[in-house]
Amino acid sequence: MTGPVGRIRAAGTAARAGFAHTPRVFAGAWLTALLAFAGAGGRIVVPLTVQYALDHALLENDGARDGHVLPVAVAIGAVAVTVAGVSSWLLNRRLVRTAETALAQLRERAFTHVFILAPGALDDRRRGSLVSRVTSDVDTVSQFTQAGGITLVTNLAQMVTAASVMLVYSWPLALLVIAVSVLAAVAMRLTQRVIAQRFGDVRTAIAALYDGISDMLHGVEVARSYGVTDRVHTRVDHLITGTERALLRTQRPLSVNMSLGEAASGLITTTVVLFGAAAGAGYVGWLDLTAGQLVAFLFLITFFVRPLQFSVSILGESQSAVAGLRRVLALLAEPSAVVPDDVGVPLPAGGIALRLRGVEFGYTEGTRALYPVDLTIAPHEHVAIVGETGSGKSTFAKLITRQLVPTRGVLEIAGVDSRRVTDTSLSRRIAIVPQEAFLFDRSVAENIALGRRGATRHDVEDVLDDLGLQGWADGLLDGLDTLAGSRGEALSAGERQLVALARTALIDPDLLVLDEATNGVDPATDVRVQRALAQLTKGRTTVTIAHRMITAESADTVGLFHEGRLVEHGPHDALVARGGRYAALYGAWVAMNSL
Ligand SMILES: Nc1ncnc2c1ncn2[C@@H]1O[C@H](COP(=O)(O)OP(=O)(O)OP(=O)(O)O)[C@@H](O)[C@H]1O
Repeated sequence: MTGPVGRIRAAGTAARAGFAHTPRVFAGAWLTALLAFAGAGGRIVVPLTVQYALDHALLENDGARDGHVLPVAVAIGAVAVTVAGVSSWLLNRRLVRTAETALAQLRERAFTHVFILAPGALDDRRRGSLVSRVTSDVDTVSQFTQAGGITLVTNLAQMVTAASVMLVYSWPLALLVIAVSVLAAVAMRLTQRVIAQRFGDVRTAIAALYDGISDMLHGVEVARSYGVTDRVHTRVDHLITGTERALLRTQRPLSVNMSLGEAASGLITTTVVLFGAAAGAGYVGWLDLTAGQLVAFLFLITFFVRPLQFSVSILGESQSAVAGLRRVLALLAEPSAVVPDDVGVPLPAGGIALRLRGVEFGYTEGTRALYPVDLTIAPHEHVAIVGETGSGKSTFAKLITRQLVPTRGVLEIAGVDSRRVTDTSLSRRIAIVPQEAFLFDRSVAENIALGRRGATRHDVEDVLDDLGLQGWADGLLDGLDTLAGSRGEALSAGERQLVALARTALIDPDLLVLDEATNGVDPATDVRVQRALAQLTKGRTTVTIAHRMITAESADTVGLFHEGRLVEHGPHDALVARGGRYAALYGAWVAMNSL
């Protein structure tokens, strides 16, 4: 869509889509319009009373002067000013409230929508830009409405009223004023094409800055430990300078825009005064205005031209708000990855079997992280998945927990196509224990209780008892009330794992996917972790991404991934006896441990 009309239409489309998400915005629209016209009408009565006073009192010769004219004009003017003031105040209050309620609603929807996006949409790279959509993008819309967007309503009402009265005074002069104003407005709109483009660049630069800062904050410790903070700084500095430059580039077209408005206003006023003077001297036959009417007309020009200029420049700034609004709407338009209960199929009760037939996966079009995998895992079987880094183990784990869906092939969970399993079923029957458990900044008890909706303190204690972890919990500084700190950083890595295991036990899943931690924990904690794991995996289908051969040794079967392919699968002993890739890996481990 090109040209000013196309752009206004695009802005209208964005606004309409925004309104669809914020239906409350139109509540009582009639009252808003009434207040807008009452305000505009009140203001426009003032020049009319001035004209009345000038023509019927001040400029009349003494004989024709009516003593009531002035007091009547002053009284009407006072009432009109009061009506205008009160209406404007009520209107502004109403508009600000409506706009802010609508924006809060939009922010809420955007935030809620984040929860139903596909897990892949929430990777670290995108987290920063999601934050910017829910925060700064909505803020730009809010700033726009606060800075004048809402006065568009008032301005429009005032322009319509002023133009109507001007047409009554002198339609040819009024048409001249309207024509020049419209030409100036069109010129201003043209400069706004540049403004819009540059505000688009600003939004992109700000989103990149958010991404960069979010990335940096995640990696601040790592950068510090490697002594490369200057490199991280340079990257963020570069993004900050980029944002500054993008913002400065909006200033020139904005100034041109304002100057155009000033020039047009001066031109119109001068032209009308010249015509008025010429008419007074008898040079312009078609113009018949009294002195009072000419003065009133000049007032009306201001009432028409100023709001027009203001509206056009506000429309220019609206580009930033429209860009922000579009980005929020784009987020809301992202498809939901949730399979609701009324559409999907729940997992049947009992142990969970997995069946993969020709399952492939690629993170991007044309690439493949996993080549066709055929594998069957029986209910209650414990499978250890091994392989070098980047061989596809995590991708496999994400597929069987439906964090990813196969690009090709069929993956059945308990006989149901993974794409059709309901989210409720997935969260109740399948649990994943990642290498690094995420803990919220709450107590240990609360973090564990997250495993099951409505879990009580008693349930938490029972689960810790089952896993043999009650003694450990009692030994914490404040027992179960110990605070985990931001992202669980007030606990050690081993303690975070124990909390994660207890949380998982509370879910009581039928399929357990464990990503074995690679960072070492002290021997005492390791014994606790292993004991809790043995208890946790009992009677459940378990898939462990094993980083320790001892885990593979004790599993029912082992699957070995190599460069995205499942190259070997079977019981540990059989694979060792076969003398293939797994046997070599195991042999190397045994040799290293016997040193
Ligand atoms: N989000 C992603 N986007 C693009 N490619 C990815 C993504 N995640 C993983 N990959 C690629 O897919 C391949 C398999 O990665 P995967 O994480 O499954 O390996 P892995 O065996 O689990 O490795 P590790 O043991 O190091 O965790 C790798 O080549 C990796 O670079």
